[in-house]
Amino acid sequence: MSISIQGLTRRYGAFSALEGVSLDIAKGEFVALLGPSGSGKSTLLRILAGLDDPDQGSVQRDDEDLLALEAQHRRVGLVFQHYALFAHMTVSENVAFGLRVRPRRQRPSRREIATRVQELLRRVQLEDMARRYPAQLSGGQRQRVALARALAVEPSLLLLDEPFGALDAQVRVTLRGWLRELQRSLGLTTLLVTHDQEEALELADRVVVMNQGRIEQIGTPAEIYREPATPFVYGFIGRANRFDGRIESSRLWLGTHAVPGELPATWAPGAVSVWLRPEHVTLAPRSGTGWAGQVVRLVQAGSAVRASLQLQGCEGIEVEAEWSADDVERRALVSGSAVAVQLRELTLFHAGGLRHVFHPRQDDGGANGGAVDIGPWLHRRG
Ligand SMILES: Nc1ncnc2c1ncn2[C@@H]1O[C@H](COP(=O)(O)OP(=O)(O)OP(=O)(O)O)[C@@H](O)[C@H]1O
Repeated sequence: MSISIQGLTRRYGAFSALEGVSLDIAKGEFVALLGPSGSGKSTLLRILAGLDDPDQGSVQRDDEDLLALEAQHRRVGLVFQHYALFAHMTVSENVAFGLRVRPRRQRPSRREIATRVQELLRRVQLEDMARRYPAQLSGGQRQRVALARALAVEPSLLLLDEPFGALDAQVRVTLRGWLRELQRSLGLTTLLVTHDQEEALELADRVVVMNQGRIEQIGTPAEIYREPATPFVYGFIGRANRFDGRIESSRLWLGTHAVPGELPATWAPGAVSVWLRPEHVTLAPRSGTGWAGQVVRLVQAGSAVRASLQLQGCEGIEVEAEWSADDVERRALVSGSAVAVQLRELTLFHAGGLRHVFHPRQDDGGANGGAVDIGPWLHRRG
């Protein structure tokens, strides 16, 4: 079933926990809500589950007004970070709970419940643990029981609030793959709240980035990472460098350097915030090209190396780059080494929400193999 959320607002006094949130979720879609603490993610989930009411807005499930239904009639499966399993019930009793408490006329027979529970435990790969109590399970196993319990009532919407938040990193990664497969095979419309960007980008068909009760951007994981719509999204997702830049005399200035390239003709002179991913700061392939700088620090991060740099003319700012460990070794780079880098793609945000992806002009006839070399066109000011 598809879900259409329109203009949801939830206020506490003068404070808006949610402000005019609209979102359509297609049948079978997996959507992740991502945002900093306090951005309104759980508030949205709680309203959908019927645990809270909005001040304004509507939620349609297909043609049905979801908000008009009592929580127990919404057919919504809910899993929280802290597994609220019943400690005195076995795994199968926990999973059967939602079916056992149904009114007599809607309750399946004992046999049907037993079959359904068995099937669900098979799905979450816990058939062998049916008779155990929650205290006899690992954290990851408990979360799988919680999920089986949520699925028992055949929800038309699955709501997951940091379901793996309390688990260690390795278990999280394993459960992630498992959840994705389960969600796909059942075709469940799912909304996941998470702090963990990797989790959101890996699991979801679309990601909703929230900030201060509002939606900043909705997009596929690739869109959110590659085409952030706002400075907030750029800085929140992945690693990012930020400069205070200026547009002056139809040029982009970073510190005391002008960077050549096409600016939108309509952009007025003034301040721009300039954003740059570490992977877009590459080592210049030939000596005599690139933007001169100095390595401040190198940190090994798996097969990559994170380098902090200072660039000539931008001394007040440390720029973070990401290079392969092989490149760093081949060039014998250490803290203090002189380097030359190329910036490949800068995203500019101008007043009034204008955005422009800026590719510094390349002017070496392609000798750099397509790399952007801004060194020769950096103009000293004054
Ligand atoms: N009952 C309440 N009374 C007052 N303010 C509240 C209440 N419930 C939530 N809030 C506020 O609403 C805002 C949104 O809270 P919410 O729990 O939705 O955030 P969140 O994005 O889920 O955060 P987290 O990731 O930390 O769980 C927060 O600033 C929170 O303090």
